[in-house]
Amino acid sequence: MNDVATPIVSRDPEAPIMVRPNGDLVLEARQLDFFYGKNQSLYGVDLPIERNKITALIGPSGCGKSTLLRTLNKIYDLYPGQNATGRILLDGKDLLTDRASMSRLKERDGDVALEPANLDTSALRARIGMVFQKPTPFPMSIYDNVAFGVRLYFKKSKAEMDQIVERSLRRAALWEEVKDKLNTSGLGLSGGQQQRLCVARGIAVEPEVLLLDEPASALDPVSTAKLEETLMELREDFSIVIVTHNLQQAARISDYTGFMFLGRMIEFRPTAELFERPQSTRTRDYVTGRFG
Ligand SMILES: Nc1ncnc2c1ncn2[C@@H]1O[C@H](COP(=O)(O)OP(=O)(O)OP(=O)(O)O)[C@@H](O)[C@H]1O
Repeated sequence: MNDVATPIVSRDPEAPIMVRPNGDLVLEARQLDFFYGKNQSLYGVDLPIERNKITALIGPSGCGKSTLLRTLNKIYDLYPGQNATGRILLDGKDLLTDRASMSRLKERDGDVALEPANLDTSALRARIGMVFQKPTPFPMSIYDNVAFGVRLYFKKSKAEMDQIVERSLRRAALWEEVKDKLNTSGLGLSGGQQQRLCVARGIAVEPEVLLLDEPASALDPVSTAKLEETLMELREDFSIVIVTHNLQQAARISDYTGFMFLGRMIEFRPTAELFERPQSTRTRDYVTGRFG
């Protein structure tokens, strides 16, 4: 299985095996540590996210996939006692550090080019959207679900909003199914339709990155296939990070895959390489179903 040599960044056997994308990075975690109170859940995680690609995070239960995803748009900020250190760069600007700690980090790392992003929470959420495991439509009409975030962040006329709602529903491959009942409740849709509604709501504000945490785990195979097709089309306009337990799903739709274990990134590389020629024994055991 290991017959083809692939570039490996470090010769340290304990170091993660990272094959960095050649293209432009929209988002990047560097040496990320995460703490739930005193309990550390991520250890020095690096994660490069290439623009207009799908990046999958896989690994056994409890390895830190969801924690890493929640750290990328700082949703953990809502919960007291949760804290991240390291760097998260959005378009090269750091989301984590304030100006004081930036100068300390620059001194330590000599990484003088980095600037703080200085985004407030709502601006950040508009640029990095999130879709959760269970469909979470708001108790309001299909139209209002999609318009919700847009109304929060932008001023739009009724005609502009109509266009945004239609375009978002079309991109989420839901328009044909709901165009005649936009004013009925989003809660009346099937689970698969509700999840695509959440995708439409997420993309309506035109984020750069869309984070999805096991978005298909509550869906049947037909709805899952539709969602996967939708995500592959959305890649043209957005950069997507998806947490999944479903290895076939990661192999089918993603361009890059990161395998995590016990809070560490073990191996990150183009998806086909990771599945066909894993370099780490742990990755190999996981993708061949020997554990997890
Ligand atoms: N709210 C929390 N408070 C304390 N510890 C937590 C909390 N959420 C997660 N953890 C711990 O952090 C670690 C990583 O959990 P996380 O949910 O990120 O893993 P995961 O890989 O997404 O797992 P799964 O695939 O089962 O969803 C685990 O040890 C978990 O117990």
